[in-house]
Amino acid sequence: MPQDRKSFEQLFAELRQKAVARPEGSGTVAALEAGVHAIGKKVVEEAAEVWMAAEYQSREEAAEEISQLLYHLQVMMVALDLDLDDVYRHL
Ligand SMILES: N=c1c2ncn([C@@H]3O[C@H](COP(=O)(O)OP(=O)(O)OP(=O)(O)O)[C@@H](O)[C@H]3O)c2ncn1[C@@H]1O[C@H](COP(=O)(O)O)[C@@H](O)[C@H]1O
Repeated sequence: MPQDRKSFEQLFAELRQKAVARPEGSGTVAALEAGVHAIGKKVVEEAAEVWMAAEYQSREEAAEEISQLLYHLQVMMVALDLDLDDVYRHL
């Protein structure tokens, strides 16, 4: 669970750095090693948790689930070697 407050851009920069440095004990490195299929399953799982939290839980719980979905989407971007601009230009 994240302890420090950070922006979407800051988190993405951190994840890209982890993908290069490959530090021991990083969940991101483990996810990258597990591959796109496993990352995709986490994206779908977290998306479902966002939906359930939005319908049945508190706003705060929904916000936490959304943060986790954003994290897993960023891991997928790193796995695919996409940068933020590749995504932003479709917004
Ligand atoms: N923001 C996140 C973040 N959000 C979600 N998660 C992961 O997503 C999982 C979602 O939690 P759930 O409780 O829904 O899932 P779970 O089923 O209990 O957990 P798992 O069985 O999947 O481990 C968490 O266990 C984390 O592994 C995150 N993992 C890392 N970060 C940040 O990413 C950065 C790099 O982290 P490391 O690569 O681990 O160093 C750091 O700044 C972290 O704070």
